[in-house]
Amino acid sequence: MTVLTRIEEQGCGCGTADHPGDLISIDEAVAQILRNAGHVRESEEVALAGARGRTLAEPIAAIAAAPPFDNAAMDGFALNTACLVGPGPWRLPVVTRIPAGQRGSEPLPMGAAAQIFTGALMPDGADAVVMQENVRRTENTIIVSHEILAGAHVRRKGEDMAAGDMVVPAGRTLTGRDIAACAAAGRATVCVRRRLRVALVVTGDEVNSPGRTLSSGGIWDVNTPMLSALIPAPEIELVDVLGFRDNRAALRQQLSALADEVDLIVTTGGISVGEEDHVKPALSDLGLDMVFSGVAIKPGKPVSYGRLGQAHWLGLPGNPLSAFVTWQLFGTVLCQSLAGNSASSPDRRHVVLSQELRHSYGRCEVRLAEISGFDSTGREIVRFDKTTHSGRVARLPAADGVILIPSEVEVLPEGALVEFQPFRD
Ligand SMILES: Nc1nc2c(c(=O)[nH]1)N[C@H]1C(S)=C(S)[C@@H](COP(=O)(O)OP(=O)(O)OC[C@H]3O[C@@H](n4cnc5c(N)ncnc54)[C@H](O)[C@@H]3O)O[C@H]1N2
Ligand code: MOO
Repeated sequence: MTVLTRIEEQGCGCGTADHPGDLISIDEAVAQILRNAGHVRESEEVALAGARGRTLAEPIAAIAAAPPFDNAAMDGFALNTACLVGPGPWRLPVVTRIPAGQRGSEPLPMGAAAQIFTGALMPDGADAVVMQENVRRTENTIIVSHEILAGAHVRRKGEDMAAGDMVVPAGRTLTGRDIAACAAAGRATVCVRRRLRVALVVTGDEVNSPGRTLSSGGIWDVNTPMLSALIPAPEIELVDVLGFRDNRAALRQQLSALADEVDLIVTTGGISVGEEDHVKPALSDLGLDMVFSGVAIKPGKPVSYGRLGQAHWLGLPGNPLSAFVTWQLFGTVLCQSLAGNSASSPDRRHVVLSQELRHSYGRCEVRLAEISGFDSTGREIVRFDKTTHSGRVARLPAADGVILIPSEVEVLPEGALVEFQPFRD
């Protein structure tokens, strides 16, 4: 496959194109979220074993050296290599036995060996371990027939961590790998940011809960199950899931109550320009401080973000694919930032197009794509849909993420590089 074009610009390119009205680019929207979303102040101490996915509020330093003492890396015999002089083989008496966990042992006399087990404390006077498979053993002696280097099969005190070494920085969302390092650093608990409190509000007179009989003019509610599944995480508690009718006064009352209870209100629907779109008017009545209202993105153009008192508001469009994509692009970044994660920028990489791509000049399009393999130089190849339909979700299960098609692009050849953002399930 020949690569013809490289897109040099970072981000989606929306910012450089003439898009309608006051719409901002995807990257500008992410930047505005990061500028406006501080993190929750409160923190709590939690057991290390239950801390996966929580965001570290304080750095973790090693309480003591790891390993805490010189110890054997193999089952075998500890000896001092200085006694292996002249031509071998060498016969050494086995004078003691040191299992792992034994507190200490007598110093090893020069010319003698100690039977030792993996993890056991090295005796003073020994500088190497020879594996049991590499000696001949008689009842109480061993015969060593090849040279042993000083330090062989010995794990040195502090070779993994010195006391006081920084092991995991603050602001990191803890993984199983971090937890392993914290445990080796001697920590039983860690100080993490408290969980975010999030409310989901799904609006629309036409939406029907799955499982009921579909009303005339009604559609199945996709956004409630979809976002109820996507939002919760170890650092995020979905405290309320509410369905509201398209009524400004009722919305005003409920949103006002929620703003006092949660850190973030996520709404879907009701944010476009129609007379039945009541979310923005209701929030405006309540004194919403709008940060942005609309992004030059397809799908998801009406996505909006603002502050309502102490709470944050993210307005996702009603169309389910638009809601899914805008949650992936903006909601995840907002939550990571609020949770105190210091690495909350989007996770993107360049991939190679499997075929020619066509796009209508205008908004930056985020089109469903799946990684289909690798080219001869090891770069990932993506297959992608021909078009984007904001109300269709049947293709979502096969998609691994989206490709970002810059607004000014009309055709890209097979082999061109484009940005790809993977979905977080
Ligand atoms: N005159 C204009 N009309 C529209 C514009 C525009 O710029 N001018 N923008 C269009 C775009 S783009 C989008 S996206 C939608 C977004 O509108 P809203 O966020 O106000 O969403 P609704 O109107 O409430 O719903 C849109 C669509 O999605 C369906 N929907 C809503 N909720 C659900 C749900 N929970 N599950 C499944 N489907 C849902 C709803 O029935 C509508 O079909 O506005 C365009 N209009
Ligand atoms: O921006 Mo809308 O989400 O295309 O349908």
